[in-house]
Amino acid sequence: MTNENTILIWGAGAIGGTLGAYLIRAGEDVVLVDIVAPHVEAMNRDGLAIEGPVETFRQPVKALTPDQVTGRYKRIILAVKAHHTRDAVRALKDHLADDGSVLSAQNGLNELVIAEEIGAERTVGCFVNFGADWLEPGRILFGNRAAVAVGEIDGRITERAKDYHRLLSIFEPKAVLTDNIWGYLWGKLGYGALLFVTALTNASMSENLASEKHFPVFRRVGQEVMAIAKARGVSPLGFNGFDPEAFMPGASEEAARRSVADMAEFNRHTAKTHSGIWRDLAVRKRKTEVDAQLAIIADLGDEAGIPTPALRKLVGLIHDLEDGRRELSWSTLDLMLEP
Ligand SMILES: NC(=O)C1=CN([C@@H]2O[C@H](COP(=O)(O)OP(=O)(O)OC[C@H]3O[C@@H](n4cnc5c(N)ncnc54)[C@H](OP(=O)(O)O)[C@@H]3O)[C@@H](O)[C@H]2O)C=CC1
Ligand SMILES: CC(C)(CO)C(=O)C(=O)O
Repeated sequence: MTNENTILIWGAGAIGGTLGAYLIRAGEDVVLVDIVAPHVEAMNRDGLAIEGPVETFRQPVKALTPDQVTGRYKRIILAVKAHHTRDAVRALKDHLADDGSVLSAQNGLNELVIAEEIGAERTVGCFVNFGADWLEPGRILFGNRAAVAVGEIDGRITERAKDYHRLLSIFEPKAVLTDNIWGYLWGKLGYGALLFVTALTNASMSENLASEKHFPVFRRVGQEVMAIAKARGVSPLGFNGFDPEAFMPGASEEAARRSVADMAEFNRHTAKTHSGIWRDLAVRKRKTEVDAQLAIIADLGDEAGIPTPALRKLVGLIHDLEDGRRELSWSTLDLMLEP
């Protein structure tokens, strides 16, 4: 039987947990699903603690591991890391109603993978830029508010997109319902590529972005991503300091300088000082989303005949860090200055 009202949030870490706590607090019927059993136990036992400068509260929640989920649902919000998307969608597929949909609250082009698995007609796009860190079972830091957008992947404004927008607006009152979700997703790919650069050192995102010496690296990486977006006919959108036009072919150095400085300024005011990428490398000691987020852009560049030497080099350096061949340091970032 289809469960019309309950929303599953599949992946209840930093992003899924924060969204879930807000929706449940507002009275929505939400079940959190996560593969980390101690996290699920802690949430059921003590509630989910949201901490940090935005708001601090402990929310009673219902949480399950994937094997405990029964029934079929109309709305599932997916919030696993990009490289776990396919496995997660395969696991949730049997619990998705025929006329249900999955909303991707992730970084990357996950909508393409989700659509492959469950059909484009059951896939809804979403973009999130707020900052959160999973601290330990049952505890999440909500570091800062930031842009959120939702939209159908074919650009139509549908009733279900309006419904997801209503839900996301509970969490972020400025959430946007868009007919250009790919514009936001490619904007975030550009923003995210710059964050991968900041993850090469132990300094904060804003310290890295403010490094005059490394400005040419940020500009080159941003330019490669935006050139590919343009070649694919996407109109990338800007947010929270990132200005896609500043990295487009022919844009002035001054424009890129302004955008990188604006990103540094935006990230100076968050309690989440480092990106999720850095956190995976330095704190969680695990693989990052580099292949699912960055290598995929470089592959799309190959398809479009656009060279991506800076992106390829960055992917290689992140792999080196993942595999312990290099250390997080300014000298690792200096390697990006070499041709
Ligand atoms: N954190 C942030 O500030 C932001 C993150 N994002 C994006 O949001 C997405 C989610 O990131 P984030 O919340 O930080 O990641 P987290 O690692 O904090 O949360 C993901 C959770 O999903 C769990 N998980 C993994 N595979 C499955 C599965 N098959 N079924 C159920 N649960 C699973 C993870 O377990 P395990 O840890 O064992 O893998 C983890 O508990 C990413 O694409 C990220 O780039 C976007 C904007 C900001
Ligand atoms: C830093 C942030 C929140 C974007 O602002 C992010 O997307 C990440 O941690 O990867």
